[in-house]
Amino acid sequence: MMSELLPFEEALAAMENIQSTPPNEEQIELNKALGRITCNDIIATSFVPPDDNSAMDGYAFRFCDWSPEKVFPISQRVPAGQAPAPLEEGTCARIFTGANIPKGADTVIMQEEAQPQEAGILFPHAKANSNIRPQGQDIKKGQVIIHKGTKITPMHIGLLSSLGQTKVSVFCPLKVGILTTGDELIPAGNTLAEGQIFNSNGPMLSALITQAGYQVSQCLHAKDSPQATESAIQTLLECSDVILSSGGVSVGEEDHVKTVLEKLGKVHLWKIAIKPGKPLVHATLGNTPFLGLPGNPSSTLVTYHWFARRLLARCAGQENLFDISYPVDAGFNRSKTIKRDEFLRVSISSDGLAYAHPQQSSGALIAACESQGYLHIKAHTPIEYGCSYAFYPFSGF
Ligand SMILES: Nc1nc2c(c(=O)[nH]1)N[C@H]1C(S)=C(S)[C@@H](COP(=O)(O)OP(=O)(O)OC[C@H]3O[C@@H](n4cnc5c(N)ncnc54)[C@H](O)[C@@H]3O)O[C@H]1N2
Ligand code: MOO
Repeated sequence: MMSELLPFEEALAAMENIQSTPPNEEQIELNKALGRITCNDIIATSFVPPDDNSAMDGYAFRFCDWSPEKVFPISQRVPAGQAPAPLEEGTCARIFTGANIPKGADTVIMQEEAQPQEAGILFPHAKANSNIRPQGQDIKKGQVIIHKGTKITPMHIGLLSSLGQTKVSVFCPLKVGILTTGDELIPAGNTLAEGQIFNSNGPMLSALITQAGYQVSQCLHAKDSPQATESAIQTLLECSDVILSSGGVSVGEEDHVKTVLEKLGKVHLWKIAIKPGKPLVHATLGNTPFLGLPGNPSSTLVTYHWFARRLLARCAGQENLFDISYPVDAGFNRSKTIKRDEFLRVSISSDGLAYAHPQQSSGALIAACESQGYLHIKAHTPIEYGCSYAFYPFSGF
């Protein structure tokens, strides 16, 4: 019955409120830190830039020496990387972008605005303090530059390098166990017998976990029996911080995951009001969180994106996991409404409107490959041409 389904927003909140002990901490080389998660606030130990420097190739002088008629003799040349001498009164320094400003100078004029004369340089126009990048313009000493729980991006690596850092303290990578279930499934590379299909969720989950910066502890497959399911889960419990499974969570006699979870631990939620992805199950086995994703490949993908991603981020020590979305107008109508929140795989066309992929079956993965993201249609909501709905680009996941 639909009334048994947990509303989407409630299921999301449940995932966000999960309490978990973060992994151990380690210090690693910065060049290995992409995608890792900081385990403390990082505080700048110096200023960037360390001193005032020139933003332009040009000339530096003291503004109080300047008038539109004044010709400044050049008293020194300051390329980037060299320490300048204090500026001699009434003179200018030839200076280049990134070079430190000589003590006493307070204004830089770019060379295109300078007029060379026999006795020096004339500056018809000047503005005090122009073209100087002050010490600490980018980073102030003592400032928190990266907060605890941040996933390290290439920009963070640049920022830490600008402070001269070569190491960073992070949480150890989360170890995620994967279980796929189903008698009909065989690994790619074999020949299919009648009734069989290839296991696509195992490799897809593995790739999603790797892409997120976590480690796959082990990827196991279990036949549709309570014994095989339990034994595989026990093996994964030995080596994993979190376990994700696919399939075997619906209501059929061949679906054993939920029953085994009830035996081994505590089931917190089962079945949510989303399409695709309804029979999601969340449990804790001892201290190990377990998320059972539905087996239809698009249901696996959608529930990974919305629920597993959150669970894994929390367990890995990451804070502030954002879903990037923006409103996009639908390029089609659908008067029929459903009782679940729906995640249509859509593309944004050159007219700026969102169009649903024609193949929205939860068994079909092609839609996700040929689309750009999800259009979130809330439960009981018709789709009207020109009305806006939240669009979540896949690139945001
Ligand atoms: N009587 C009902 N039947 C079903 C319901 C329901 O409410 N009542 N819900 C349907 C919905 S919605 C979904 S989603 C599926 C989910 O079922 P399970 O999670 O138990 O998944 P399975 O039955 O094991 O498999 C479903 C489907 O996906 C294929 N599959 C499974 N694992 C993989 C894999 N690793 N790689 C590729 N494909 C996989 C499997 O062959 C099935 O075709 O239940 C509906 N049924
Ligand atoms: O939830 Mo199922 O994923 O609708 O097919």
